[in-house]
Amino acid sequence: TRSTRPQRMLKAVQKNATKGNPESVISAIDYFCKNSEWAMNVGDEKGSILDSVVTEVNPSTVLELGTYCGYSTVRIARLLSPGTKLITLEFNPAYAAVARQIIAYAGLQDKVTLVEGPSSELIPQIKERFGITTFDFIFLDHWKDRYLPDIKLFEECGLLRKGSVLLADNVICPGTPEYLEYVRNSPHYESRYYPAHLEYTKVEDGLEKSVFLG
Ligand SMILES: CNc1ncnc2c1ncn2[C@@H]1O[C@H](/C=C/CNC(=O)c2cc(-c3ccc(F)cc3)cc(O)c2O)[C@H](F)[C@H]1O
Ligand SMILES: [Mg+2]
Repeated sequence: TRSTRPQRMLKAVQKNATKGNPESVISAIDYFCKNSEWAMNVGDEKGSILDSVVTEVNPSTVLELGTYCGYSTVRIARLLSPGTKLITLEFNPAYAAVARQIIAYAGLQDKVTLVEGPSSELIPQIKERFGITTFDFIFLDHWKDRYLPDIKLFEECGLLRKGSVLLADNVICPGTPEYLEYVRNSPHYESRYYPAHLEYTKVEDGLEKSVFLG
């Protein structure tokens, strides 16, 4: 049967990147998406903004919602301090399988815990399963209509602390209107928009950074 786009992306990484070199994995995926097949990775432009926020926060505890093929997982994990691990949630087993291989190709498997399952089930389990009290940094890039319910779940589960940073992809395209309205109007968040473009296109998109105020 025909291969899937994530499988073709993995092949492009194995062909064009250098094993153990995260930068080359990132470049190989961006090259594939610009020259072969578009895919919904955060991409290089928004990825640079993600890099700068991760570097600024220098988090000890990190959560990503929506691994997909692991592109942003590699971008984040390559910047973490030694000994720091990130947890990434992905409920599609086929995507998770590709992501594991791309993360491993980058040599970052020891810095990543990929958990297969839906965020709504996993978020309430995180404290006891991973011994995490709160997250310093959370990257949201899963189904857009789940951003709002999931940050409410973070609040209910006590997973945020004063200063926790949430960074959300696609707040313009495809768009997350309810989420934006909430974080921009809630007294519990300080929010800022980083304008950019939809990955590999000229369409407007951007990232919203929201700091939890307690
Ligand atoms: C709901 N809970 C979940 N738990 C665990 N894994 C999940 C959950 N929900 C989804 N996943 C997992 O997270 C991923 C979902 C990513 C969704 N991303 C997008 O749709 C998305 C779409 C565009 C886009 C823009 C313009 C256009 F013309 C076409 C597409 C651009 C983007 O950057 C995106 O991120 C994965 F697929 C799914 O299994
Ligand atoms: Mg996205």
